[in-house]
Amino acid sequence: MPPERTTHPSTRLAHLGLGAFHRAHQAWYTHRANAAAEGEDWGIATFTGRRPDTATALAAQGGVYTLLERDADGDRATLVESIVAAHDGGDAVTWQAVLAAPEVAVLTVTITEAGYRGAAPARIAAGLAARRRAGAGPLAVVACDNLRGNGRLLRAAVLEAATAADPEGADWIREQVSFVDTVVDRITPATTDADRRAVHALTGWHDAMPVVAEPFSEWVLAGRFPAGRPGWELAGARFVDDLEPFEQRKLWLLNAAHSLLAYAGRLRGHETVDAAFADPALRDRVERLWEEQRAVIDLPAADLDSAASALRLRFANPRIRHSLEQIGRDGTFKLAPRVLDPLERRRAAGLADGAEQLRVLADWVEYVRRFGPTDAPASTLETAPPGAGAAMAVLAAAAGADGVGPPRGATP
Ligand SMILES: NC(=O)c1ccc[n+]([C@@H]2O[C@H](COP(=O)([O-])OP(=O)(O)OC[C@H]3O[C@@H](n4cnc5c(N)ncnc54)[C@H](O)[C@@H]3O)[C@@H](O)[C@H]2O)c1
Ligand SMILES: O=P(O)(O)OC[C@@H](O)[C@@H](O)[C@H](O)[C@H](O)CO
Repeated sequence: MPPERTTHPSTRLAHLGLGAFHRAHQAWYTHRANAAAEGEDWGIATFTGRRPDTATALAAQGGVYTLLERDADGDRATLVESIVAAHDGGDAVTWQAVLAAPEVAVLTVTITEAGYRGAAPARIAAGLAARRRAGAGPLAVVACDNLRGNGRLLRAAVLEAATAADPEGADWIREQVSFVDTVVDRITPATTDADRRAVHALTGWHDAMPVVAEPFSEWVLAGRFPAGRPGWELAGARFVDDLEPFEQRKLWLLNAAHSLLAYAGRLRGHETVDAAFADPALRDRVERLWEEQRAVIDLPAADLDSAASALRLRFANPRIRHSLEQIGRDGTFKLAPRVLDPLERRRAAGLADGAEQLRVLADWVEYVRRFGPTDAPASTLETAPPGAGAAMAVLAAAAGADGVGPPRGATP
């Protein structure tokens, strides 16, 4: 039996993309914000992005689950109570009913980088059309995927889908819906059976849906919340006017290094981030990549030094078994914001292309040739010549190919 809930928040948030990260991040911030302030009462109706299984399993235990914060020395378990309903994202009737409820003020989204080009934007547009028909008022949509200008990218994709369905509906979205850009950070690997056993040993509960994450967490947000929001700042979130330096720091240091470790690491036989980062040759390469990338990040050197120091410890955490295979998926949608963007910024600043930047792109080509593509545009790399050139061609062709705009920073 799941533990008894101590709180029963009402449904005032919706989420699309019920995965590990949503449970380790947005749901945890909401849980802590509710706990930190008297009268805070924000519950989440969460929807899966593609398959129903996660929703079925979470609903079977009343939405509660264990977050295991795992550092190098041990585990700390928290029962997270902010999710009040979990639904199959394919259930269009419930999806539209939740978004049409006036009490629902915010929709958060984690649909992966590739998801911005799939069916999810049309699903969001359909939910917003239901809200408009119900006269339920404005809403904030908060994009939480690893993309620069994620809110602006999502807005463009949703508006494109809405315009195709009903131009008046698109006008309503322009007037009533705010798309919030965010930087999200918390290393959250896919949960394993060993993690479930660890949760049982620690709590005595057979939790089918625990999630394991590092203790570190960051959420920086820029945008309006026209219908209100939880007091996420009470849980450590920051609200800023200019997100760009935070995006650069996160994507160009952490995520770019992750991609390097994923492609070069698996090619050298490693399976997890900590193992790849313990390989001296790869660690040197990460340090050199950071030097190339940080040269074009708009933050003081001291901030970048402390971010890099923290990353060295975070990547080395031997108890977070973060799969390189998971990180290496969908390179077409990840490498532009992580590596091509800063490479272009170096060019704009009159600097030479970084040797490590080019090498990560070349590694991706080699990786696809060895392990096969995980996204459609990358399939051309299977027969491409070695080197960064073919990678750059794939990234350039994918940029804007679907009218949504480049997969990295977009214009408003
Ligand atoms: N895991 C992390 O460490 C982490 C950290 C920061 C940000 N993120 C962001 O969160 C995203 C999800 O990560 P996760 O760990 O929760 O993964 P996950 O595999 O546990 O869950 C992914 C969720 O996204 C949905 N989804 C997948 N592809 C989709 C698509 N094409 N369209 C719509 N929905 C889709 C899935 O159905 C699922 O609900 C990442 O892609 C990334 O952008 C993850
Ligand atoms: O989640 P993805 O697939 O965008 O990328 C894999 C990792 O690089 C990423 O999840 C990081 O762990 C995360 O961004 C840390 O905050």
